[in-house]
Amino acid sequence: MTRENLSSYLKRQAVVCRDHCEIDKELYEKFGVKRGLRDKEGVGVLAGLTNISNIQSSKIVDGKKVPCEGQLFYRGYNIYDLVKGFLSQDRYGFEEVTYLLLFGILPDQQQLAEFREILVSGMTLPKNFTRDVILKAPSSDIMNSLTKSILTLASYDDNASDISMENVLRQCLMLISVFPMLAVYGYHAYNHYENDDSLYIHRPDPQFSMAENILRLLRPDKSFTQLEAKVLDLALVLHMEHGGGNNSTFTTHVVTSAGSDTYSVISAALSSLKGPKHGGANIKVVEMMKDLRSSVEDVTDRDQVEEYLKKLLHKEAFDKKGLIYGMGHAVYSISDPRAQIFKEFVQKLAEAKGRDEDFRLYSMIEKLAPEVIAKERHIYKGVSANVDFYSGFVYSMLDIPLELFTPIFAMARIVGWSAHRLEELTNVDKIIRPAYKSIGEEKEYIPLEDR
Ligand SMILES: CC(=O)SCCNC(=O)CCNC(=O)[C@H](O)C(C)(C)COP(=O)(O)OP(=O)(O)OC[C@H]1O[C@@H](n2cnc3c(N)ncnc32)[C@H](O)[C@@H]1OP(=O)(O)O
Ligand SMILES: O=C([O-])CC(=O)C(=O)O
Repeated sequence: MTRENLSSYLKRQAVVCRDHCEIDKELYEKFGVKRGLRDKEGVGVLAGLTNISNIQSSKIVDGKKVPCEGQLFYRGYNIYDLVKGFLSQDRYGFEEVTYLLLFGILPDQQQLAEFREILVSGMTLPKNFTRDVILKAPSSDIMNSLTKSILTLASYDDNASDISMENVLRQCLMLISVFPMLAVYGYHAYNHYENDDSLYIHRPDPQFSMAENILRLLRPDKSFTQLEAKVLDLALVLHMEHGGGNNSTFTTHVVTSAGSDTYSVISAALSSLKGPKHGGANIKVVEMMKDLRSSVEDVTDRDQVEEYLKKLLHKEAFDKKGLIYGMGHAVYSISDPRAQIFKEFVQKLAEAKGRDEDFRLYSMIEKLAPEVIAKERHIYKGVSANVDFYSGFVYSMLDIPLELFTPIFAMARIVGWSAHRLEELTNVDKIIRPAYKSIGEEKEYIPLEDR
């Protein structure tokens, strides 16, 4: 079949697909189906219990549920306190908070030192893995490259499908350690073979924290400043975990409940995270801001920026999907605490990097977008900037390439996925299987020659 014939076939058959896929929106209401597994107020259906984290976006006042500033707790500890704890003592937080999320308790000094050693000793790939897997068939989509590497790592594991606690913990710790290498080397391969840039593969340094090592692997001369590493470390901590219901963690629960191995579960979670409505939003935010700069004459003019935001909602600008990326959240309404914590550091970094003007534009949009969305959309609860709004801006200030923005999210969220996989395996020996009501009618079979 020629390319033209195939394309006209697809055009024709896509209409047939659509005609047989479409379901009357009113039927969802009629049969009480909670679209997106959410009720009319946007609240998710209860699908499980967890000890790992807690997200609060409302409180009860005089017996009534009212929206409040967002709060996030990891294993019972407020994210503000955790961040203050390691920052005030000038420590890196990734290793400590990973320990907390996986084991449920804050480590003492000895436990932390031992855990750091476990993580750094795991920062090694099987012999020739970089050459035989990562450097082969490079792609600009580093999330896909990461997924390919994870699935291939299964064939290097003699005990890949053993789902005992010890074995899954071993696999999770190993994956947490190697994620940065898989992603950064994947980027270097793409940058060399597709962009004709120099190829370099640096080894991690066992003396360094996870955040320092990510920058070391990435930079041609392995150098970075303390401020850069500290901001990246904070970003990792803020992205690590967000309850059982977010799309990629729920995917982790679903695939774990089928009895699958760790490599398959984490690959599935990665495939969810890359979506532009989830972790992939950090790339979209930066691309959207670039489009805004090229479309708006004076980006300091509130009215002109507002006009652009309206065009986004009317599907007349950028990717024409009707979304303002980095805004809104399935649970938070008034604020996402991660964006709030991040903002202070973003401002500091922007000053240090001479990007104050960009910071002012981000701040203007942070205020304007919720107003514009509230005017144009049917909103049950408030909309505010989410964690992805500032993260892409931060990564661009750290000279991290766009292709690595979502993979950096993944380097952090693998911790939450691991904790939830272990929790699902421990508690729920039941395959997740919700119901779909069939609205199709039964038909009598028609022999081929009579159709
Ligand atoms: C790490 C993370 O995953 S954070 C989220 C990252 N994603 C983004 O930044 C993408 C942009 N944001 C969005 O697409 C959404 O806000 C989501 C997917 C995050 C949450 O969506 P929902 O749970 O449907 O949000 P909510 O129930 O508050 O939405 C209510 C209405 O506001 C609209 N809305 C919410 N956020 C936005 C937005 N950023 N741009 C335009 N409209 C929006 C919704 O489309 C919905 O309108 P509708 O009822 O006409 O369909
Ligand atoms: O909770 C959600 O739905 C999305 C989110 O913010 C996250 O996964 O960090």
